[in-house]
Amino acid sequence: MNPDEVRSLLSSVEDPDLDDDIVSLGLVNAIDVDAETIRLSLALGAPYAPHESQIADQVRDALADTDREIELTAAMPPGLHTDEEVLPNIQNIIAVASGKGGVGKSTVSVNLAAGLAKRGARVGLFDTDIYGPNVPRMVDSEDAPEATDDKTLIPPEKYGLKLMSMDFLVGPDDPVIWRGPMVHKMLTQLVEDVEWGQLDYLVVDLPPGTGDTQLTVLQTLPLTGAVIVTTPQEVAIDDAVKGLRMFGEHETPVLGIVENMSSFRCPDCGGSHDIFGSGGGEDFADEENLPFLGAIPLDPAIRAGGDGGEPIVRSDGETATAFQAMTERVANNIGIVRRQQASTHAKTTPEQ
Ligand SMILES: Nc1ncnc2c1ncn2[C@@H]1O[C@H](COP(=O)(O)OP(=O)(O)OP(=O)(O)O)[C@@H](O)[C@H]1O
Repeated sequence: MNPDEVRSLLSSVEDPDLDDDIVSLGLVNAIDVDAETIRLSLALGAPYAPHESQIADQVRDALADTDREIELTAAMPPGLHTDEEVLPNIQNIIAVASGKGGVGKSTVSVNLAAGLAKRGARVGLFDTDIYGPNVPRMVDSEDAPEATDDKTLIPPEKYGLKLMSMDFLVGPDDPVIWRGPMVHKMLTQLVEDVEWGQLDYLVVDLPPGTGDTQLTVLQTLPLTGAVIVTTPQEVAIDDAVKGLRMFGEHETPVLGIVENMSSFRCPDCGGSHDIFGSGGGEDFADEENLPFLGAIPLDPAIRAGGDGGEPIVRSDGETATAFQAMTERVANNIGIVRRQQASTHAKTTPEQ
């Protein structure tokens, strides 16, 4: 058995999203074969994404008859990123944004982060909302970050998430009246001086709207993609369009649209009521040709969970399932972005 034979077997493995097999796409970085083992490096970039696990399973199936141990590693091809990259130990940075305040952006950020951690990923959650940080409350974390001797910050952990929030630095009740340059300085410091360690995903909760902080984040962080949260009403959707344009201008891939507060399942009558209308988020996603990431019901347990500290995705039930499904779609879409990048890189870089 030689690497070419392995390559030929792998060409039966179709990528579930990119419409070709993994060999033609250039997603096989390296093959090493000896008497007992086949070691493969695949260009997979979204740890714990269902579609990437599926690719790994198909690879094992394709090589099952070789009678060798299969060792898989996932890595983006060297050369895809530069050495001086910001936050090199963080594989994927996801911004969660909304055009309008109060639509549930922080709720989605917290449950997305907790949902990814529940799947097994190493996750950080970064609340950049200077004017109304609420992530610490939502995960019930009162621990402040620890400062080390060389003045870096160790983020506190809760539910397996590493947390960072402006709240930790300014105190929850301090009024914050900062101007743009100050916001920029603070954010840069928070990015550079925090010891995140190795992370699969960093979820960044942006403040609502399209102002200074959002721009700074877009300019400072190498975002993998953005999730846009809206409620079904037209006003919220009009504002979401502005958010969308902002990411477009910075060439940040939009991973999709989440419709929050979609319908209300009445605990008394058992009926479903569309308080803010319904389907607006999905229609919007269709019109903009973007993935729809799911509808999250209006559920009093979300508020109770949010205010009491435990993200609802960690429990069971319809709403938790909706958040889990959303998390899986986000992870799958990150996988598409990363594999697409790797494939383009492989096809445009001559073999060494
Ligand atoms: N689907 C939902 N069902 C019930 N309550 C919800 C839902 N989504 C969010 N909430 C509640 O609505 C309030 C606002 O949500 P959240 O803080 O997540 O919004 P936001 O868009 O981040 O707000 P801000 O503009 O302040 O950043 C919170 O009390 C939250 O618990």
